Amino acid sequence: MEDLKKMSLKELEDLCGDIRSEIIEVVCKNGGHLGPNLGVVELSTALHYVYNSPVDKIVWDVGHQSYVHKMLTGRRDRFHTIRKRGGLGPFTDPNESIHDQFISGHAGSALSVSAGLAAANPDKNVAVVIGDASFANGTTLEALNDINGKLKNLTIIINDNEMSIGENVGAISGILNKVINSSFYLKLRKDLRYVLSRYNLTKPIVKPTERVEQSLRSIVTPGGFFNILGYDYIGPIDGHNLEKLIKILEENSKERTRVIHIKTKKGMGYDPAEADPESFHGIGPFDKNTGETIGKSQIYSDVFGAKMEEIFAADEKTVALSSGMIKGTGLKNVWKKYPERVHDTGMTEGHTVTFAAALAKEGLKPYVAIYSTFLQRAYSHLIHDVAILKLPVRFILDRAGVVADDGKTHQGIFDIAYLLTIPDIDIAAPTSKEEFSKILDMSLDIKKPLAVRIPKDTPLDYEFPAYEYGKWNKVSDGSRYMIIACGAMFAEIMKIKDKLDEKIDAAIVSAAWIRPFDKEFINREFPKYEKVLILEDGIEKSGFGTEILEYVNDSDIDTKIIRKGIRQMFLPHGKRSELLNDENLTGESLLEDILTKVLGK
Ligand SMILES: Cc1ncc(C[n+]2csc(CCOP(=O)(O)OP(=O)(O)O)c2C)c(N)n1
Ligand SMILES: CC(=O)[C@@H](O)[C@H](O)COP(=O)(O)O
Ligand SMILES: [Mg+2]
Repeated sequence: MEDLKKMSLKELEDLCGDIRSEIIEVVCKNGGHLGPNLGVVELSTALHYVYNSPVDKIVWDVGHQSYVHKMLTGRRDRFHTIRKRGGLGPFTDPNESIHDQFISGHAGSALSVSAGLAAANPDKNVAVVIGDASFANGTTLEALNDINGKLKNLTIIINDNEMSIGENVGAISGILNKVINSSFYLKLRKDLRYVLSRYNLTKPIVKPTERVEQSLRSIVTPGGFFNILGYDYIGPIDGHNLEKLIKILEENSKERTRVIHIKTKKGMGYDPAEADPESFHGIGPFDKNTGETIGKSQIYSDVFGAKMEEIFAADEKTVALSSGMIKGTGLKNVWKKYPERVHDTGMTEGHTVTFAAALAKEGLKPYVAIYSTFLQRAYSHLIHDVAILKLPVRFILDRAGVVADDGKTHQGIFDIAYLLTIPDIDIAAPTSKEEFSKILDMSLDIKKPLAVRIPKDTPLDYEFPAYEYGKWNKVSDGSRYMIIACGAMFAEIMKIKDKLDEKIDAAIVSAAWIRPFDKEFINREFPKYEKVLILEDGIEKSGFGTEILEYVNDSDIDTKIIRKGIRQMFLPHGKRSELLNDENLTGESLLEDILTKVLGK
């Protein structure tokens, strides 16, 4: 581990240069959050120079910008393994290092975490780094309100690069950017004093004048905003000036919680990332010389985006909502074309869901494009504001099932289970590109909530003879066994179908509908088979298979139901194929496991 305290400023600056090159070198091979990390090289170095981690505690919101922190805390030699299976994780995790104070991945939790750490350790310093977009998250704002400047050992650093993944949105980012240069502010103040003195009012109304000045500050500066909330505010500071950062961090008034507002550049030091920070926020492997990504293919989100363009053109009541994930969910072109009908609410999942519910109540047709993992943040809103009133909100649950690279916090494996517990929400998991498109057509005129879960994967091209709401499709016959493949599992079963046919006499069924599931099909077909295996890419416990098992158990059908999904655990990071393989859900491992489960071998 580097002993930063022994280094001169020049040596520290050289270290920053080396770290930058190393990050680019590794991320161009592994993929990762390049832009956010290049932006915090100096900040991370200054923090580790000033603070004595892990005694002092450094906390990162989202944690996608913690690569430099990892390199400076004994993990530099393993940095080349980042995001690889068994390698360093994508975000912070106390199981990976004692320097990682908490789990991270979802925005907004870091300030609450830091409040807890600071309150529990009044004699220790706590520093938390929060991005300008994450700062507007509801949980951050709740913590800001609660802390109220009272935690003297807490320093809040706002890393303001004026970007979320894409353009930052909303009033808080507006306040952060309302940084007046002092000459503008001083002139306003001089003018005010001049007007008052002209009318000989300065003396009798000194207090009111001060108040007017204060209000003026609060209107035009982020400093005023934080002062009113009870915090000391310092900034804005050039976040790439190492010397200055160290100096500011070393000063510690200990009067109130400090907010240090720093300005950084996403992608700093790598031209393609500086030029296109949105693409380089989180990127797959790319050519270091040109910045061009390698091996990109169409995914379900692209199909969604293209279909929404059609749907928006055909029906002017359709609207779309995204919590800061316009590009990732495929909505970029629709947003450009129909800016007034696509709402980017920032990272505000709870608000987004309730906002959509009200739009639906008023007769609009909302599509909430949201990652499966982030909908967890809005679970109560889903029940309270959408399901109870049965409002026809369409949820496009992207990154459903097994998610590559982002690890435990980003897996979309709980949604079937958590949605099935809520009454009145229908759930679809298209098994092919064509079927997804047809389900989106059907979604236009629904009368109740519908969640459509799609993986981050290339969709299978497969046409079924018919598409009906709530109906499954049998694609091949068998006599003893039947395999029901839900959503993304249909593509996996089709990849091994020939080998499977050589070993086992099983009918194959594509099941895109989880709720309503195809009762008519079950009643008609299941009694013909000895065993039916239900395949899904969500947790096995309380999932689709369990739902079918319960139905069959409560009926007169004697067929044995076998469930096969993901173990109830937090899946780590790795490639999608590696993780599916670990769960025996792809290729040879799937084949072997089916044979074992069905034939009992
Ligand atoms: C609750 C939640 N919603 C959405 C995301 C997806 N997401 C990850 S980083 C990010 C943007 C973060 O912007 P900012 O906080 O300004 O940090 P920066 O990347 O600019 O450093 C988003 C939308 C998330 N991680 N958590
Ligand atoms: C940190 C975070 O939550 C996002 O940046 C996420 O990693 C994006 O995932 P995709 O790259 O799949 O859009
Ligand atoms: Mg930002």
